[in-house]
Amino acid sequence: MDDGLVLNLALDEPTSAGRQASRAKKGGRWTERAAAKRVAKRKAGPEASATQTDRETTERPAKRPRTSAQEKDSRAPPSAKRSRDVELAEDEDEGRATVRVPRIQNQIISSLFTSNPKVGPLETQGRTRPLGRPSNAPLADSSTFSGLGLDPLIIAHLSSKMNILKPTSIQRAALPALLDTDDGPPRDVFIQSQTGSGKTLSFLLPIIQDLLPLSSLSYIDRSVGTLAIIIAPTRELAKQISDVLEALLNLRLRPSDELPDDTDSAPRLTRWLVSGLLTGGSTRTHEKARLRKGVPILVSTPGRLLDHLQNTSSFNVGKCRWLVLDEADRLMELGFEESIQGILRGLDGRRKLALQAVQEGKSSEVGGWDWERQRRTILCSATIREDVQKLAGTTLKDPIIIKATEADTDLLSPSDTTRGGDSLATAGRTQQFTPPSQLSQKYVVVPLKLRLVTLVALLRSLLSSRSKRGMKVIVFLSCTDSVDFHWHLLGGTSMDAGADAAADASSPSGAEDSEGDIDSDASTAHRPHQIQTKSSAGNFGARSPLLPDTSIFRLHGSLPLQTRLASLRGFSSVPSSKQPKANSPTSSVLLCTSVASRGLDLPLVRAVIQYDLPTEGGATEYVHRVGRTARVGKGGEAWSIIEPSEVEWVKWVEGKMRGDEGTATERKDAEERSPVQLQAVAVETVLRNGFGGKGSEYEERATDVQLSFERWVLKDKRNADFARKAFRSHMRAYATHPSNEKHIFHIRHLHLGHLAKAFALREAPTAATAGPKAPGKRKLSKQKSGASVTQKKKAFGGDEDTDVAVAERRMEKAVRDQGRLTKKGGKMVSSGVAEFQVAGGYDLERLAQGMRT
Ligand SMILES: Nc1ncnc2c1ncn2[C@@H]1O[C@H](COP(=O)(O)OP(=O)(O)OP(=O)(O)O)[C@@H](O)[C@H]1O
Repeated sequence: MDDGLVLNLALDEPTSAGRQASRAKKGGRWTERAAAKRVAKRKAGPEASATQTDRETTERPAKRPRTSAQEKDSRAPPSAKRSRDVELAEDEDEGRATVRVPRIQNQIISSLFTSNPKVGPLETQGRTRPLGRPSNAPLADSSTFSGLGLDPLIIAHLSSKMNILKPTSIQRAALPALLDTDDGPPRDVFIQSQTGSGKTLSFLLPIIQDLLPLSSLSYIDRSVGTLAIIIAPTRELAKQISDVLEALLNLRLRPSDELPDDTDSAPRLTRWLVSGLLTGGSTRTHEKARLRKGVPILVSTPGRLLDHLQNTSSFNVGKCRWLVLDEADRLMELGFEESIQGILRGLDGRRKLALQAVQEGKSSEVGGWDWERQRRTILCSATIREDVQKLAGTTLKDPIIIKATEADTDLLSPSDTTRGGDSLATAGRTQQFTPPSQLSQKYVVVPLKLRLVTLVALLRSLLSSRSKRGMKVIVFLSCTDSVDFHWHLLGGTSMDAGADAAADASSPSGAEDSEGDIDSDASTAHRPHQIQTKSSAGNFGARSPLLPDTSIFRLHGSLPLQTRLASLRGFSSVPSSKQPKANSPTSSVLLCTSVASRGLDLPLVRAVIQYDLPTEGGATEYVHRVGRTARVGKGGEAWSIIEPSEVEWVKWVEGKMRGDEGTATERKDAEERSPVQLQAVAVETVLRNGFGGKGSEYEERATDVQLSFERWVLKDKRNADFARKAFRSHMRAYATHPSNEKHIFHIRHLHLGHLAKAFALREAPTAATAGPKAPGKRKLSKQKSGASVTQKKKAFGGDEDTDVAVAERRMEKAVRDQGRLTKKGGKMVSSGVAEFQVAGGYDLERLAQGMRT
């Protein structure tokens, strides 16, 4: 099937000087040719030299002998063909994407496939284990929600409105413990389970079941105040929990068999059970007004909740019965420990005051409230790390520990839970945090220069698979600047010189967005392949001719909340209908930072690509990220792109996931017990699948795609700024890998020139450009950064839960610490420079540090 895209790529018209330079010397050694070019350039003057630099690659010349086809191309007369057609098509037989590129003539051949470090033999061949049965799926045995004690009304609602019929293993383990109120006073609970196993319902269902009977109290209405609070670390997560809660609260008064035909007219059982969301997305005044009216179930981020506890006198929270801390390990990572302690103090203080007022008869509260009943706290976490144990120690009293990982599922009976304070530490020592067993985990070792084209190839092959309709892929990148750059790059590269020119004319620098808001001005509508506005993608999606029928979205913490939510909505809602209109996207890609790694439940994500491995959180973060796919028993693929110097990471992450930190025998045992394995795929295979063609034709096609990216960077200063900023921020992020990962990830191992290619740059931004700026520029940048802080504050509603700001602070500290750690006697200590590295490690270190602005 043809994509229907024929793209004209025109090469820059060589100047006469350039032609002289290229004609000056043909054949022979590259050093002789380069010397001849230099002479010709000097003769032609500075203007020609600048033009020529644009077209030259900054790579070291190829050591590999040229192919005959390349020789022929480079010998072609300059007047021959200056443009070529590139067809993006799909190979119908094989169901994979193909880029058809006719012979490229008169082109300076990029050295994309030369001077790359050797990639060793692929270890996985022949020892790939079959995937396990789904470990987070609804149970196939005789377990039922009814058997777990759930109210028939809720069960009916789950099956008829939410298509949830059977419990998952964590729900089977958690519901009896949380629904059971006969067995003494309610106990606090610690829940740990795999990604995508349905943890949210395991705490929401008991809360609703507990509050439902209050509906029969004659005086009950929302002015009763807040009875349950759920705290989530990010706004997206809070919004998601709030959405599930809303869906559950649509319960009706009577069971469905008693309802009249017109069910919509039946009164809602939960009319008074209003839910509310506090994330700093709206003004404080607005939030205060809602709180004054009463919000029985509240979902919030920590900072905003603390703020209202401290400053909103009408926040009626004295009767709060439930407190849930979701994603506790993330809450700790983002530095919310103090806020949570403040929240606990606030809740206790308000409860005391409310009770005192009732006792002194000063309150207008109606009597009959069970003040004896203590607040119950639930803490959900993926891991039982030390910091989580610490949080549990200060927030939970004698908790019940409920685990339902794959291994535990077989071992635990439905009510098999652990009791006692000590057991949390024991559980922490023995816990494993593994991805769902049905997830297919793969990795590709990719030389730095090939990263960008490999990403495109991988996306193309995933999106072109037979079942591509509704295909959703998440790509994780190291930092916000890299997300922005790749999003603009994919959305902006037209591979059509004519279109580029038109876009140039209509797109003055900065015409688009500064903080992620898409320019929906009609003047941009004619720009082919440029950012599509709300009309086509229905939201904030970009389109690229390289990824046909696909909308590309981005998500990171520096985008305004509305943009972030719109991106998530857009990504999730493609395709918008079962019969999408011609030209409307059928697949979607989300480029994001780790902000999307935790808890987000985006429907039907088929694959997760970790283009950059996590710089924080190690194996745990890896598992969270891959957990965005293969949810509730569905299949999924996880791809990790690793650099040749990072190969050791594979064994490292496999070991961490198995929890085999001990002796060789213990490790072997752990491997037998829990076989976690990443399967290697050769980069050539990915490129061939993505770009198609016979033999090594994919190399030419990949080169062509790379050139179009580089051309996009060159054509506009703003584009070049995006690329350079992304390069620098990526380096800065890379430098923040913790010291126990430095043997794998160290900026000294990176070849700057090769890394530049991965950002479509022909040369690495120099340390000088990253250093002190000219006075005028400095002022500008100061103003900018001031504005960005204000913007951030505004975007986050003054809330302190700016995970980005926190992460940035930590990142800077880590870079500083790293500088200290690696210095010995005033000199940086080499950590083993790879054989392919040209630049010295010290320069890289300085560059990374110099880039801290
Ligand atoms: N019993 C069930 N049967 C079918 N689907 C379910 C069931 N329970 C939950 N789900 C669905 O599974 C998806 C994942 O649930 P949820 O987000 O609660 O998982 P999670 O364990 O919190 O994942 P993570 O650790 O990634 O946050 C949701 O779309 C939810 O509606």
